[in-house]
Amino acid sequence: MLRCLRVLPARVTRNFSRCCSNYVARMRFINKLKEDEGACLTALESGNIFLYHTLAPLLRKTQQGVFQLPLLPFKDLEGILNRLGKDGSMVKDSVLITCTEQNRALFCLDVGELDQQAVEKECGGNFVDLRKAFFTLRGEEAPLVARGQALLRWHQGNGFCSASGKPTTRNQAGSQRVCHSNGLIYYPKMSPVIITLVSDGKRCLLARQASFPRGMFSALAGFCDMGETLEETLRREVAEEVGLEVVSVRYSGSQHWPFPQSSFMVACHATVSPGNTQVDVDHEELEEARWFTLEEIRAALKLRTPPRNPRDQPPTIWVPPSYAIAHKLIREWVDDQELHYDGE
Ligand SMILES: NC(=O)c1ccc[n+]([C@@H]2O[C@H](COP(=O)([O-])OP(=O)(O)OC[C@H]3O[C@@H](n4cnc5c(N)ncnc54)[C@H](O)[C@@H]3O)[C@@H](O)[C@H]2O)c1
Ligand SMILES: [Mg+2]
Repeated sequence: MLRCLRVLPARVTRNFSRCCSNYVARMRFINKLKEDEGACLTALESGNIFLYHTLAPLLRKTQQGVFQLPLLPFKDLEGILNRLGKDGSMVKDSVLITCTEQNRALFCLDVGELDQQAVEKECGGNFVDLRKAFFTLRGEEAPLVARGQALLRWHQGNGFCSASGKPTTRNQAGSQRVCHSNGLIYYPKMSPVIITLVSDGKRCLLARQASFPRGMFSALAGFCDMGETLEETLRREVAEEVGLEVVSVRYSGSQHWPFPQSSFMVACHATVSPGNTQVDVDHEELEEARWFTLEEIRAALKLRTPPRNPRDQPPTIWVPPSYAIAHKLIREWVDDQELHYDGE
């Protein structure tokens, strides 16, 4: 992540201040925490922890009405757990997320075995659905909350070795699990997905699945098959879903997408030749796919929130919000078109 993390209240520990004064040192420090159990425990004891309850993150609303991710120091969380009748050492089950620019390690913990309302009262916040948290939090906190949930979900689903059936054990950082009966090591997984905005030079192609909210159209997306390159996935998905053959591909960016499970979204622009634009939709996958003009896309981008789409009227077209990489692709396409027309 190139963008800086928000400045968090810092009690910079003396040990870390010298070695983590810049990005390279910080990344090496995080890597050390994944490998050194003692160092990770020390970092946890001077670090901050954010909470989930059965994978729903805890948010707190400030007096200004802004939602934040409350960060609890190790000792405070230990005290809260003790007051709720739990062994405070449960804090040690926290999973490493990152290290802030103030050299403070950041962890997360799922307290799903505790009474939800009692924790909310103690912490002065509410556990909310991840989707709501992702929409509500400010930019830099949203990826953190998604990453935390993805890691906790992975641990919850990988407690047993799929080869031996025996329990697996996690390391202190929570960056891997091991089956001691056969030595197999498991690492957290994301499924690679290609997402592509297809253009014919003047128009772009958007599609919707039947499960999308009414009126919402997005770029084409699809999971990579085993052994495929990203380019092969892109060509195949476009052919399968809309019956078109792509002639060029340009990389745009990537994003971890936590819904419904961890996907690694790789976003690309693609073109088809102007003579090959007849869409043939696979209705098993998509409800609709069609070409949109620059004016139509500009109008869709102007809608900041999903429009009210009464059932008895044709829906207003809208596109995914700014935190979705589909939005970035669509905005880039508009910028490219405007540049192109300005130059003509
Ligand atoms: N962030 C964004 O802007 C954005 C936009 C669009 C889609 N997405 C995400 O992209 C993902 C893929 O899109 P899609 O649904 O069109 O994919 P898709 O076209 O590959 O169709 C989904 C189907 O693929 C199969 N599949 C193959 N490998 C799979 C795997 N590893 N996990 C789950 N299913 C697998 C399943 O049968 C599933 O029903 C979705 O999870 C969606 O949430 C994100
Ligand atoms: Mg798809």
